[in-house]
Amino acid sequence: MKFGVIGAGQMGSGIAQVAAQSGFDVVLSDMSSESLGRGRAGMEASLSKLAEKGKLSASPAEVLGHVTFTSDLAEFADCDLVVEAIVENEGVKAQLFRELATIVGPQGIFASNTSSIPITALATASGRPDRFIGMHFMNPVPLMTLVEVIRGYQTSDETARFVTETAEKMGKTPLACNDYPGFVSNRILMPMINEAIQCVMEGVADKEAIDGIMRLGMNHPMGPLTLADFIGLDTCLAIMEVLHRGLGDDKYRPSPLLRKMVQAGLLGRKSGEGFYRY
Ligand SMILES: CC(=O)CC(=O)SCCNC(=O)CCNC(=O)[C@H](O)C(C)(C)COP(=O)(O)OP(=O)(O)OC[C@H]1O[C@@H](n2cnc3c(N)ncnc32)[C@H](O)[C@@H]1OP(=O)(O)O
Ligand SMILES: NC(=O)C1=CN([C@@H]2O[C@H](COP(=O)(O)OP(=O)(O)OC[C@H]3O[C@@H](n4cnc5c(N)ncnc54)[C@H](OP(=O)(O)O)[C@@H]3O)[C@@H](O)[C@H]2O)C=CC1
Repeated sequence: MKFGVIGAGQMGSGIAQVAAQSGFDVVLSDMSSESLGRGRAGMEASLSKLAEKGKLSASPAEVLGHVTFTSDLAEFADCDLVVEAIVENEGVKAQLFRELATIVGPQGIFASNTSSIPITALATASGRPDRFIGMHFMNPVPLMTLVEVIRGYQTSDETARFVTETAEKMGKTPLACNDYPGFVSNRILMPMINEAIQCVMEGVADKEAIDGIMRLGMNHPMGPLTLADFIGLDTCLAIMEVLHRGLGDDKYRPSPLLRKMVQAGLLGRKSGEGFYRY
C-alpha cells in the first residue's frame, strides 16, 4: 500500500506516522520545508515516547524510513490512498483536490481529514466522487483510536470498504456517519467548546475554573479551553463557521471572543498562546 498524506501539521504528521507504524510506504508533503521539518520533528518526538513505553514494534528510525518527505505532488502519482490534512478551508481543499486529480492515477482513492466540511462538496471538486471519502482521525492521532468515516453522496461501497479496512490495519476503530456539517464528532464537541468560550466572555467563571469543572465534574481528560488550544483556535473557529453556515441556525454562531483571539493571532499551542501560554 502506498499511502499519501498532504499537510504536515499536527494531524497530517500524526496520520503519516501511524501509517508508517502500520508498515505502509508513506509520502508526506507540505507547502514549505519549514512545515515539513516541524512535522518530522513532531513525529520523532512521538515515536521516541512510544518506543520508551515499548509500544513500537520497530525502531523510530525504521518507522521514519517508511516516510518520504517532499513538497513535490508528483510523488503522489502512484498512491493507493491520499489523505488530505491541510487548513480547514473548503476553497483551499477543493483547489488541492482539483490539482491532485491531474496527478494521482485512477487507482487512487482520495480522503479528507476535514473536521466538518461537507464531503460531497469536496468529492465533486475532485472529479472522482465514487472514490472520495471522509477519513476523520482524532488528535493526537498516535493515541486516539477513533476514525470517523463519512461517505459522500456518491462514495462507492468499494471505497468505503477499502478505507474502513485501512483504518483497522492502522489499529484504529472506524465508525461510520452521514455527510452533514460537523459529522457527529464536531456537531457535538465544537458547540460545547464554543459555549465554554462564551462562558469566559460573559464572565461566568475564570478559565481555570471552567476547565476544572469539566475535568473534575465530567471526567474530561482536558478541559474545553485547554482542548481548544490543543486543536487550534483557528480550526475551532472554522468548524463553528461551517456549522453555522451549513445548518443555518444561530445557535452555532462562533463566540465573538473566539473570533477576536484568532484575529489577534492567538491560536493556542501552535502559536504559543491561546487561553493559556505554552
Ligand atoms: C477537532 C477535530 O476535528 C477532532 C478532534 O480531534 S477533537 C479532539 C479529540 N481529542 C481529545 O479530546 C483529546 C483529549 N485529551 C486526551 O485524551 C489526553 O489529554 C491525551 C491522550 C491527549 C494526553 O493524555 P494525558 O494523560 O491527559 O496527558 P499526557 O501525560 O500528556 O499524555 C499521556 C501519555 O501519552 C503520551 N503522549 C501524549 N501525546 C503523545 C503523542 N502524540 N505521541 C505519543 N505519546 C504521547 C505522554 O507522553 C504520556 O505518556 P506517559 O503517561 O508515559 O507520561
Ligand atoms: N487540530 C485538530 O485537533 C484536528 C484537525 N482536523 C482537521 O485536519 C486538518 C488539518 O488540521 P491541523 O493539522 O490541526 O492544521 P495545521 O494548521 O496544524 O496544519 C495544516 C498544514 O497544512 C499546510 N497547508 C495549508 N495549505 C496547504 C496547501 N494548499 N497545500 C499543502 N499544505 C498546506 C499548512 O502549512 P503552513 O503552516 O505552511 O500554512 C500546515 O502545515 C483540518 O482540516 C482540520 O480541521 C481533524 C481532526 C483534529
